[in-house]
Formats: sequence, structure tokens, C-alpha cells
Amino acid sequence: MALTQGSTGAASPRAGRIPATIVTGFLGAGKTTLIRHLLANANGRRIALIINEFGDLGVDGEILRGCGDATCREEDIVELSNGCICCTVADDFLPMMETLLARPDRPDHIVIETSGLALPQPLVRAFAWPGIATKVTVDGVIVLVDGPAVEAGRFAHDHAALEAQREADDSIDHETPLSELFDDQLACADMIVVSKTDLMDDAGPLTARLTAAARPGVSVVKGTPPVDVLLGMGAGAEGDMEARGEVHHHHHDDDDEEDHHHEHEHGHDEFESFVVDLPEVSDPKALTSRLAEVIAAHGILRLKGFAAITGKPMRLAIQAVGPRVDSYFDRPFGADPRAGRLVVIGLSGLDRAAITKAIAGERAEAA
Ligand SMILES: Nc1nc2c(ncn2[C@@H]2O[C@H](COP(=O)(O)OP(=O)(O)OP(=O)(O)O)[C@@H](O)[C@H]2O)c(=O)[nH]1
Repeated sequence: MALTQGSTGAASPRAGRIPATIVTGFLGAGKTTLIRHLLANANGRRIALIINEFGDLGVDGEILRGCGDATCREEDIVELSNGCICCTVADDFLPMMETLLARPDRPDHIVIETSGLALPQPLVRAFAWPGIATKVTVDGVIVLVDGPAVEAGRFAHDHAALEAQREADDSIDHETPLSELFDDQLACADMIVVSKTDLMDDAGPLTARLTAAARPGVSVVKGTPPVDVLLGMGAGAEGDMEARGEVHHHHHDDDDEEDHHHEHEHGHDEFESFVVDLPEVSDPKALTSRLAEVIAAHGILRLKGFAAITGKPMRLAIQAVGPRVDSYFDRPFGADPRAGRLVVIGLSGLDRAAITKAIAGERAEAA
């Protein structure tokens, strides 16, 4: 493959740059689902996958490794487990990219799944850094939008309504970071994919709203677009940051572009996540209804992981977004210990002890 040549640095600036697609979107918007679709339909492209986990449990990596697809090779999945990319770009992301690019079997395409709470802008900007800019280009930023959630106003992006709300009540501020994050995601998008439209009566009004909020010419699509639509956009996003809401808020008159610490007010401290170990359970239905109760009682935004069910060789994958709990058997435990793990994500202030207890209560009940 041509890309492995020219390592002495004589290549022209554009030649041989590996396209990288960034997949972003809120918690549970469907990023992992879209990436599985990409991997399963890669059509011979070698895709390297970078996953920016939120929290300390590599659940998305586990889910993707569980896909059993031959194109989904273990060594092609790299996890960044230090949380928000924008805080760890220099220490974590850039060295990892350099390692990836130094491999003899360089990928044809790189796909990066950001954690549901990271801003895309700092990540895109990292591609303009020396040492990376000549080797990789951002092919496109795909923003997943959870159709039913946004339609229900859970991640409102209507500034006028929000300002009115803030004027009325200064104490409401945990909504602001969510809406800002949402706006920032939309502003950076090359394509917006609305997921879960199968659960909506009519996605038309939401699609129209998103089209109006996005940059001109950005397409808003429903469901699962073909891979050739998702990859190969050729956006060169790292060279186009002004158009993408880069300076939209915080410290926009600060010239020191490399001072990432000045951009920390984007709200990821408003969230927390923790891991609950889950011993084998006997009744999967009791488990999922228990989890639904815990989610409702504690305002949990996202819960995912897997469980061991007595008598079943397969892991029970568990996915909850808001009140909806899905479960399915994804793959055999194999050599892994037969025990479950769940990552719990919510706004800061989760009552960890009570949640852990409530989830363990299931164990006592089911036994
Ligand atoms: N009904 C329906 N469910 C979907 C669709 N897309 C995704 N889901 C479900 O929504 C849940 C979350 O999907 P994921 O792909 O894990 O979302 P994610 O954005 O990767 O989640 P985080 O990484 O936690 O932010 C899973 O249970 C999916 O099966 C869709 O189009 N329709």
C-alpha cells in the first residue's frame, strides 16, 4: 500500500494524509451503533478505531470487541481512558496518534468516538498540531442526535428560550452546559445523523430545526447512512475552525491557542461516572426492571455494561438511555470472569452508595 512509503518526509503536504472521522454526540445517541455499522460495512478499508471513554470502564471497547466481526480486529481498537480528550490532548491523544501512525500497517481510515460529553472542537484542533497535520486530516465530523430525547426537549438548544429561563431563575445552570455542548456539537458537524427515528412519529420538524442550527450545507440524515456517505467527506475540518464555533464562547479574545487550560468551563465537571460490579444474577427481567427503577429514582442519564446470567454462557449486554433499558446477549464470556460491570453516568452529585445498594438489591431479590 502506497501509504507505507515516503517515510523520510519528502511527501507533499496533502499526499498520504490518512482521513479521520470524528463521531460525536450525547450520551446514548447511537455512536457505538453507527461505528459497528461502519466496521461491518468497511468494504476492505482498514479502519483503526479510537475510543474516548467517559469514566474508567472500557464498556464501548467491550461492546465493539463483542461484535464478532472479522473486520473488527482487537489491535485496531485503541482506547483513551483518561476521560475528556480536550484535557488530555497533549499527554494522551497526540502520543497515541504518533504510535498509531508509526505502525507498519497504517490504517486506511481512522474513526474516533468521543465520549458523549467531550466537545469536538478541541479534538479537531489537535489535528492542526505539528507532527499530526502532515499525516492526518479530519475527513468529517459526524454528530449523532438522539431524536426522541431532543424532541422531548431534554437537550434543548434554543438559546432564546434558555436565556428567558436564565433570566427567570439564576439558579438554573446545570442545563446551560448541556445546551452549549449541543450547540457546539451542531456547529462543528459536517453531517448530523438523527438516531432512533423509528421511535418517533414524525422526525420532520426536528430535522428542520437541526438543519437551521447547523452550518449551511450540512446534511441532516436519519437512521444509518451508507458507509460511502459517512466516510470520504473530505472536509479538512482542522483548517476550518472559525466556521465551526471555535470561538463561540469562553475566552475568545485569548490569543494563546495552546493554553487548553483556559477552556475548561465547558461543563464536563458537571457530570460524573462510576462503576458498579455486578455479581451473577438469575433473572434478567428482574435485573432490567430494577435498573429502570434505579435510573428513575436517581436521575441517571446513561447506564451501560453487561451482566452474567445464571446458566447462560453469553454476556447480557445492558444499555440504558434515560428511562429506556435495552438488553441483549452479545457474546460468550469465554476466558473472562463470569461477572458483570455497569458504568453509571449522571449529573454530579449522584448518590453512589444508594445507587450501588439499589443495584445490589436486585442481587438479593433475584437470589
Ligand atoms: N430504537 C433504536 N434504538 C437505537 C438506535 N440507535 C441506537 N439505539 C440504541 O440506543 C442505545 C445507545 O446506543 P449507543 O450506540 O450505545 O450510543 P452511544 O452514543 O455510543 O452511547 P455512549 O457511548 O454511552 O454515549 C443502545 O441501546 C442502542 O441499541 C435506533 O436507531 N433506534
